[in-house]
Amino acid sequence: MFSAVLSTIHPLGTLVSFCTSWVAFLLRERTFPPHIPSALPYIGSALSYLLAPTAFLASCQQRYGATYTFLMGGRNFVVVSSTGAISSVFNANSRTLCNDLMHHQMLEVVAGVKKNQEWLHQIMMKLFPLVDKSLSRRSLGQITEPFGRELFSQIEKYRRVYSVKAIPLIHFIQQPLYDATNLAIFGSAFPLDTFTDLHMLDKSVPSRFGRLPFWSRPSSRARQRLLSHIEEYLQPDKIIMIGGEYSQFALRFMEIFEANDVCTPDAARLVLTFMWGLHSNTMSTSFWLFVHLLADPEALKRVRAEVDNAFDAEGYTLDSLLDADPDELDSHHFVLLTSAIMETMRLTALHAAARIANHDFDLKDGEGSIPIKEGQYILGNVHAAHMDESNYPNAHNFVVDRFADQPHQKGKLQTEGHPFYSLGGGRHPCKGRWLAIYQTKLQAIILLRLWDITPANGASEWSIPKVHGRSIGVIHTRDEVLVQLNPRQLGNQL
Ligand code: HEM
Repeated sequence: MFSAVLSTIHPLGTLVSFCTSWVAFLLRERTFPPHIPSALPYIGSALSYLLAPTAFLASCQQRYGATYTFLMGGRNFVVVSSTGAISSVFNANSRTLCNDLMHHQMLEVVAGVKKNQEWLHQIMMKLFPLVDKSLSRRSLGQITEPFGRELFSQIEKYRRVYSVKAIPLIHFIQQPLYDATNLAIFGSAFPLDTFTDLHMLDKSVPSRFGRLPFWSRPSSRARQRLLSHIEEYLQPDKIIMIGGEYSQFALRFMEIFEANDVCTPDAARLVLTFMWGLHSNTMSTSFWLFVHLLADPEALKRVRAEVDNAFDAEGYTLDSLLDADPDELDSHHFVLLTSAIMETMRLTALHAAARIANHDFDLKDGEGSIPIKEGQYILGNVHAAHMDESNYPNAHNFVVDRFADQPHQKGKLQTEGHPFYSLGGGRHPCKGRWLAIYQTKLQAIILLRLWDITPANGASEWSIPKVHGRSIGVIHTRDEVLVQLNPRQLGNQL
């Protein structure tokens, strides 16, 4: 009897399982990518996303896989997290996937542009070829000439306070970088003492992007002060009275403003937006590089040994480094340090700018494809790809030599061959990538050679600061990290 029942169940079971697979397949066809359900018709998942973007995307991925859609404020987002799909997003041309949204958001969030946004966006696009050309590997050396000396002199100012008090790491790392970069890019006419305001504005950017209520007054005031400093800087008559010079790069910017009849307040808003893009990610990378090195004494020891070796055995001197062209620092003598910088970028990048699809198409994803509909927004979840253990074993940890495994090739990013998206890619590589790597590297060399940095108040353990849940683009933190600075005893061996 039992075997008779079994013999009927078996073919029945096969049929049921066959039908179920077909239904699943057909449903998948209809619902791929799967949609994140939400009870709120227009708002959709906006609150969950805006309150904690990275955590929200991670939990969706866990439930629905690497590709899914969600609704946010009437916009339909398709999130892609595999390396194949993210590469396709960066490779797509702007007629298919347009990333104007990011530029508009930057103008609004950073510089407070509400009126004339489209027109200012067009002027911004006219500045891009100049940025592209001036910051290319070949031309960069002309721009960075004053950078090294200024960076060094800004860092040296901390000698006055080092033994007296604990110092916030963010300031020690970011302020010298900020001032030296401004001198190189904008010239000595650019106002000093603006770091605190830019830092304040930068800290508010995740909340501003999220458009959720927050105490915005201090950062709005900081933005206003920055804009009035920049407006003053953009008036050559005033600068002649105060003294100071414009860089060639700044003069070209100003020519573009003049040729397009951009009034000074609008020009200041464009400069502020550019300035934020110039500083924000680089300052963050530099800060997190030191956080990771200080939290990993073995890694710190190895990177410092490489830097010391460059001085003690390879004939580098402080003078030669401060005057070095970025190309000279692209050297096999700093392979481990460069790997540490790229590893920091891998860990800190969150996602690419959302792009809007201008027509229906299939986005290539490895061997398969993802159907995209006109009007959908595509979000490349770079963080997910960088945290995927099959791409990066031990992915959540800082592995100092992760990108030091291949022979050094001048002019190539050390991440070549790895699925690395922190600096964009394809048709959309970051225009400031060579500048960012050079700045971070030179600063790290100076600091590692000249200073010992330890946790303040004698703490022996170093803890990684908490990541701000609303970070976008790259990770932010709200934690102050206090450090004690001690000059290294090097005798005359500089
Ligand atoms: C560590 C520092 C930096 C990181 C991690 C970084 C990251 C990126 C990424 C991921 C993109 C592509 C965005 C996308 O298409 O979705 C990008 C584009 C860009 N970056 Fe950077 N960046 C850095 C430094 C800089 C610097 C110093 C500049 C100098 C001005 C700069 C200027 C630009 C510009 C102009 C674009 C192109 C925007 C566009 O085509 O729409 N970046 N960057």
